Formats: sequence, structure tokens, C-alpha cells
Amino acid sequence: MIPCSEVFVTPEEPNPEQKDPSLAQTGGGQPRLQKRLGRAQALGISSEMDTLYGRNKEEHPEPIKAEVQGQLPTWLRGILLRNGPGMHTIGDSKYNHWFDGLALLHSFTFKNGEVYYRSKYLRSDTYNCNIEANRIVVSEFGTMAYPDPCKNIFAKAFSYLSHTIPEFTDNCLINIMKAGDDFYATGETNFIRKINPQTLETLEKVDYNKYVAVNLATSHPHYDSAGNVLNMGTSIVDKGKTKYVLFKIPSSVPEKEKKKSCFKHLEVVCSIPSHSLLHPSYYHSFGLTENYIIFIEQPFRLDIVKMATAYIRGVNWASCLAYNKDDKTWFHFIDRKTKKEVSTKFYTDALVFFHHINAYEEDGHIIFDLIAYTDNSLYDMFYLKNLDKDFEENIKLTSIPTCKRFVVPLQYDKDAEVGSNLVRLASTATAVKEKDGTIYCQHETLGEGIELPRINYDYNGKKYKYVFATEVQWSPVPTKIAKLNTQTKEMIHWGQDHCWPSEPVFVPNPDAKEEDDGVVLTCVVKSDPKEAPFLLVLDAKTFTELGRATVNVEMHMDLHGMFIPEQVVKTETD
Ligand SMILES: CC1=C(/C=C/C(C)=C/C=C/C(C)=C/C=O)C(C)(C)CCC1
Ligand SMILES: [Fe+2]
Repeated sequence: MIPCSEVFVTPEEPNPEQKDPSLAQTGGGQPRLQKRLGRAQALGISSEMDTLYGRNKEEHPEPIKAEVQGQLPTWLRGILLRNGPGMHTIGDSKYNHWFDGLALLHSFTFKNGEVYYRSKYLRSDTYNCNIEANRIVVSEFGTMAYPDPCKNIFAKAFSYLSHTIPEFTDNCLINIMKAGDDFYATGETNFIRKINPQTLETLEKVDYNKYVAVNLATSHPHYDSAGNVLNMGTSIVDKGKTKYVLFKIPSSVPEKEKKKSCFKHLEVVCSIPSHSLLHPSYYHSFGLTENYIIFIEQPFRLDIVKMATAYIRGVNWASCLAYNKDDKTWFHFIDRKTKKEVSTKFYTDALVFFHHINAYEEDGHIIFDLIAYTDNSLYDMFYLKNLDKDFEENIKLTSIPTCKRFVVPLQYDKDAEVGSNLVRLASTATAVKEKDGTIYCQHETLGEGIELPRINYDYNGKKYKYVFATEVQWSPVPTKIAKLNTQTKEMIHWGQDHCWPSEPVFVPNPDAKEEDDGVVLTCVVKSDPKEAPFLLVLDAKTFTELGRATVNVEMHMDLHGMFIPEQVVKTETD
């Protein structure tokens, strides 16, 4: 992390006011921080132009009892913990992109039919430095903060260059991860932040890079049946190589080493060399079946030279990502037992994707489902300047999120003719043998207009039927949530006027017999901020409402989260 005193902020499109040295601030203890935070929030909240996306949200660290309507299942006990950007304006400076906002954690605690809400900003080093300086001083995805020119910009720029990849933010705003008995806020850099899931307090910062040579890591880890974390990260130009590294964080450590963190026992499972040293693929998630790890190398890539020179060129990280629609998308399958990659080369046409849904094996094939796009317009759409008051009418996706199923034959007749389809399952997805021995795969479409997919995680890596997701049509507004049956392609929905639901989280009934025996939880914010948001509980089978818990606060639109059952974490509300 860059020391607070060494950087000052400039947004992507410099605002002359921000160059005013009189705005520079120094020092300040906790009360001062609070005062500044209040000011920043007030600034954000009073801004008329800001939509639900860009407005700063207040934190509510003390539990607030929600007003429950309907009947929540008595077995629903635990904490729904979620993460997402909550503050986009600090002092007079404003982030450019929605994904830049300071991480605001929030939780719904379910206990004896009652629901309590809390929210708290992640006290990352990024948050503390920004609030201390009363301006954005740490670079994020869409906003670059420069080293202070008065403090020897060239020495700093040189050190960025000599390290190839500069220090990244620890504003972990995307997801929540469980490792061992602990919970972490996650982003996509090498930093994660331990948090207290009950109080939402911020605890230690963990640098993955101390335990495994990665500069980036996904915010969507997987968990195996023993509760170990499996995650992937990118190691950039390390010892002359760029590779994708798969690693495992054990769920427990030997008794005599109990004081040590589970990260000290992190193991590298295997690594996959990048097709290109200076252009590794960007990825947001990866897939898992019972025997294989699935990594998709998409032609949406990071440009390392651009990243290494971003500070001196004054551009943001987002501008160091590029999509090449004429390139191939390569599929990699790693055998979880032998840790070796399947040698056959499988590929499909260029695509951009963020979320794997699920994957499984059937009759010698690997089947995997993704939400994919035909371009990278999704990231561009979330620039806050695009999300002004008329964005619902004006901003249209140029590519609709499509649920694509690929069926990849791992075992096939090696004497099959060139040009023949090797898929032996009932699917319109194909895998055609090419002259050079590579196999060209084409997908089957399962559905359209859905993002932020979730499944019953007990079915992760197994044959499954149901996807729960938010529905988006042609604008970046989640209007409904949906349940897609991957076998029949039927979809059922929940939606109400002016309601913007979040990623739906499936919670299984403890006595579940079927995949969809349980509930779906979604945070619903209202497009009219004067109307109170609520946590909605739906019967996962029928999508009928069981109940809702309304909280009279201005809730932020979030990204991802997890439900922690009461057996795992005590549901203290006092
Ligand atoms: C800061 C930072 C990055 C941030 C990426 C983010 C914040 C991505 C968010 C993605 C989401 C929310 C996708 C949802 O589907 C990069 C590009 C890895 C490059 C290095 C520095
Ligand atoms: Fe995600």
C-alpha cells in the first residue's frame, strides 16, 4: 500500500479545482475523520445529478431492527453478508467508475423471525488514506491517483516502472470469502481484508503476494467439500514468466500451529503459462467440477506495458484492458488429482465473460455454463458519467448477457474424422475436430438477459438444474430476479415496479431433498430513494414471496455476498 503521505489524487479527467493546493489536508485523528466523512457523505447525498449508483451512502454500524412482513421460515437463522461500492465522492474529488467506490459492507441478521440490519465502510488503508486527505489518493479500476509531483514524481514513477506492477488498492469491494474460520472482503488485487462478520469491523490486511507470487486474484474463490478455498491469481512477469496460478488455502491448520494463519499453509496447486508474457487474460471467476478445474483464457486482456506506465501517462487501469474480437478463447482443464492440464487444445470464438455459473462432468464430457458477452461494453457502461439521471433511457448495452453452455468431450474417438462433432450428449453445443487436432467448441444458449448468477452451492461441480440471477435487459438496471431451469430453459421471475433487486442468494432448507428446497434472498433498493429498501425472502421453488424485512435507510446497490448459517457464526445483535 502506498503510504498516505506520498500520494495525492487526481481523477481520470483532471478537475482544475482539485489542483488547488489549498485543498491539501494533513494530519487528523478519528473525530476529524468522522467530520470529514460526514462532509463527504453530505456532499454526495446532496448532489442532484447523482443516481442511486453514484450517491454516497451513510453507514449504520449499530443494528437496526427491520420491519418484517409475512412469515420467514423458522430455520432461516444466520447472517447475509454483502459487499459493494458505497462512497464515490470524497471531499471535492469523485471516482469515475462505479466499481471504484469505497467498499461498504452490509448485513442482515436473521434470528427468531426477526431481522437486523447494519452497514459499515471497510476501513481499508485506501479508505483511511482517502478520508485523511479528504480526497481520492489511491488509484482504482477507473480512477488514477498520481504520486505527488512535489514529492519527487520521477523517483516514484521510476520505482513503479522498476517494479513493473505498481502497488494496488486494498479497497476490497466485490465479494466475501470464508477462509478457515475467518471472513474476508475481497477485490481483484493481491490484498484481501479480514472482517468481523457480526460487527462488520475491519481486521488485518492479508497480502496474497506474501504467500504466493500473484499480483491479482479473483474475488470468486471456490470451496471444496472439506471447506478448503481454491482460488486463482495472475503472476505478472515473475522470473520472466506470466502465468495463472491456482492455489489452495486449507480450511484448518494443524493443532500445534493454531496460532498461524491458514495463509501460511497456502499451497500452489498448479500454474498455467499465459499465452502471452505481456498480455495475460483478465478473468473474474473460474470453474470447478469433481475432477477438473476450468480456466478460460479470454481475449479480453491486460496490457502489462500500459499498466507499468499508467502512472506516468496518467491513465486508469481500465484503459489497460483490451478486447480483441478476432482472437480465440482458449479453454484449460486441469486434473485436480494429477494437477496436469488436459493436453488437447479446446477453443471457442472471442467472448467476454465475468461469471462462471456451474460446471460438471457427464459421460466423458465437461459441461460448463457462463454468462458471456460479445464485447466489453459492460465495463464501459458503469462509468458514473454514463449513469446520470437519464441513463435508463440513454445507456443501452451493445451485447446482452447470454447464458452459454459449452459441452467439451474429454474422451472421444481419436480416429474421428476432421470436421466431425465429438459431442455425444443431447445438446446443440458442438465440439468439432480441426485439421491440426484442436477442437473448436460452439455453445448452446440456455437463456438471455441474466447476470450475477448463483446456484445451490451443494450442487457446485455436479449436474444441476437451477440458476438464480438478476435480470437485466438493455440497460444496466436489474429489474427482476429470475430462476432459470437449465434443462427446460424455462424461467420464472420476481419483480415489482421501481424495485432494483441485488444478486439473489440461495439458502438451502436444512432438510432439503431437492435442489431448490430453500429460499432466495435479495436486497431490493427502490429507484425512488424516498421509498425504503427491503430484504426479500422468496420460496426458491415457486418464487412466491414468503416475507420481506424493510429497513428505513438509504441502502447501496451492492455486488456479491454470502449467507453464513448460525452454526458457523453466532447471530449477536446487541
Ligand atoms: C483495481 C484493479 C483492477 C480492478 C478491477 C475491478 C474492481 C473489477 C470489478 C469487476 C466486477 C465488479 C465485475 C462484476 O461482474 C484490475 C482491473 C484487476 C487491474 C488492477 C487494479
Ligand atoms: Fe462477480
